[in-house]
Amino acid sequence: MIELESLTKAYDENTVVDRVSLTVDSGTIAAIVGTSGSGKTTLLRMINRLVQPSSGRILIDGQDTSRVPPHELRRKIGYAIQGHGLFPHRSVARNIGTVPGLLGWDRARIGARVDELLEMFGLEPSEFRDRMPHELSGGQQQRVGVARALAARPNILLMDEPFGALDPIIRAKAQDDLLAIQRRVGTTIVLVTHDMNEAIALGDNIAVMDQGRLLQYAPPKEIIAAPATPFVEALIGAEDRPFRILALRDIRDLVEPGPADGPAIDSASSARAAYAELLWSGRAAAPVREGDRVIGRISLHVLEMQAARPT
Ligand SMILES: Nc1ncnc2c1ncn2[C@@H]1O[C@H](COP(=O)(O)OP(=O)(O)OP(=O)(O)O)[C@@H](O)[C@H]1O
Repeated sequence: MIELESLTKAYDENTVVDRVSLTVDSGTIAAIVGTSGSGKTTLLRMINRLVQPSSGRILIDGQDTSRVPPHELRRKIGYAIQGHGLFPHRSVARNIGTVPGLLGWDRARIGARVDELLEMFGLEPSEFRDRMPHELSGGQQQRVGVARALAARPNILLMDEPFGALDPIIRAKAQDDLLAIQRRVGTTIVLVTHDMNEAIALGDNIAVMDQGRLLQYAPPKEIIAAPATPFVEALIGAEDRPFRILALRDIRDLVEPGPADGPAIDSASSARAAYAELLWSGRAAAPVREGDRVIGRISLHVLEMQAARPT
């Protein structure tokens, strides 16, 4: 668990993070969103003390981090940034093995961990282990960057616009991979993004920042349904609210019995994707499949009920 207590950072007269308090429960993802210059990166970097707080406290599992030497803190906390930050003259394996090496793991253990992570991220170890960063695509570099941050099995992972440089398709895949790995391993993640869609897709809770202040900290559904201020509402985009709500859930538990015509939709599809498909194909309902089996149908009517303001 990470607890920020009235965390503040000022540069001379300029307060860039202003008395921010929030708690990130173990095994959850907090997404920090806000406009440029709102203090997101500064807030994140105070957690691993790349930036020294001016006042306030950070507790990790109840321990005040100001009592832990910064280098020790940084080995315990994974950190992944936009543009991946890989060491250009080190192979993929050496990049990923950096922190385990600093922690004194033996070579065999590091090698096994590198291969395990490469596999987890869909990069065949025999093919990618010895490549240099410039021999990878942008998306592959990004995955290696996140793999490196996870190498020493940190309980906490800080991510600063980790997928910012990726195209939309690779980005969606990277988000899915991260979520799957996070759910499996149970890492606590604090992620900075300026993309509300990304925050909604990944965050168990979303922290909205403006001019150094925390305006709202709540689950995506609550942020969408009850934005705390006009700024939060503007950031969400009021006209997109129904679609954002639909994007939050898959259709599996919205399936009704009965037949429908046309190609089937996968039960793991988001309600938003199913709604788009029905509108696009001009159907009032479509069959839903799980694997090869049709399990029922999804209707426009049911989806429209879901898109309404939560009560
Ligand atoms: N070392 C520094 N010295 C002085 N001012 C700084 C320093 N680092 C950041 N700032 C200022 O603090 C403010 C917040 O910066 P920060 O990088 O935290 O914002 P951000 O929300 O992450 O922005 P972006 O989305 O553009 O990355 C900015 O106005 C920035 O100019």
